[in-house]
Amino acid sequence: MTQIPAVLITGASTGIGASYAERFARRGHALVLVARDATRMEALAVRLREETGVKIDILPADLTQATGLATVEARLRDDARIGILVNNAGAAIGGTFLDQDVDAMTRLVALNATALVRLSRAIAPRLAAAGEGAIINIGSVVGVAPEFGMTVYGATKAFVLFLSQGLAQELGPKGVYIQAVLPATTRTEIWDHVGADVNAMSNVMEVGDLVDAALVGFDRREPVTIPPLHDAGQWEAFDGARKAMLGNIVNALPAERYRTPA
Ligand SMILES: NC(=O)C1=CN([C@@H]2O[C@H](COP(=O)(O)OP(=O)(O)OC[C@H]3O[C@@H](n4cnc5c(N)ncnc54)[C@H](OP(=O)(O)O)[C@@H]3O)[C@@H](O)[C@H]2O)C=CC1
Ligand SMILES: CC(=O)[C@H](N)C(=O)O
Repeated sequence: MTQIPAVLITGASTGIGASYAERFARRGHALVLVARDATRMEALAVRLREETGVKIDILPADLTQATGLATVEARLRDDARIGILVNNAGAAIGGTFLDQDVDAMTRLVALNATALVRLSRAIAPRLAAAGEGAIINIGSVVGVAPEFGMTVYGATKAFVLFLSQGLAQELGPKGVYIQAVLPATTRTEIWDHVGADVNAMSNVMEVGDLVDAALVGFDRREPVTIPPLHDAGQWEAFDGARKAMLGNIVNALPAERYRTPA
């Protein structure tokens, strides 16, 4: 791996991914940008090459399609310069579980969950063998908040958190850093796609602030970074309660409350 590793960013044509591209380019990292819209990525690449001088490749791919996934997987497997993967591409769908089209739900799971597994699996063996590198997975606070009423989207984001925590257990000891980033409402086009007006919402974070904060967590090697959560102790208490349960969660006999009278 080169001293300053190249970064492959999915969903890099706009929003959070484009902001990661800008920040990593300014840090001197070469980039591989992945999304469907090649024209937008090329415009971003032209600007960032000019401003930073880094090498930037465009890899157009639809991550819900087998061919698109295969292209990006091959690049992650074969390009030894790439030492950081940012699994950012994602989408949301509006409406309730009863309103949503099941094929749209399936595509959402493919993009927000399956693609992360496949891309992580493509790069992980190389990073583990090198004993270095990082995977950044963009989840959402919705993944710990079923009450927010975005059931399938939130389930994919709960998956992202678990995948990140599991990968950290497995790959951390081999020198690979895994970060889950959980944004809340951030000003990007994702809201246009779900038919919501982000300008009518409160507590909206600007995309540059979100990515700058996420990179503070990255530099600290935090396993889970939640930029909008001001009281870090709340996450520690939440995660601590889960960990405290682990020693009690596997037993041969059902709990007393489930026993039927003899
Ligand atoms: N904005 C917010 O409020 C929040 C966002 N997030 C998460 O952040 C991540 C980025 O979202 P955000 O920047 O807001 O969204 P945007 O809609 O602004 O950007 C999404 C990016 O993903 C790409 N993308 C979408 N579908 C595909 C596909 N099938 N294949 C490849 N690339 C695709 C888009 O590019 P193209 O159309 O060119 O393919 C685009 O670059 C997502 O995972 C989202 O869930 C989490 C919490 C809050
Ligand atoms: C569309 C959303 O709900 C947003 N991406 C979020 O995760 O908060």
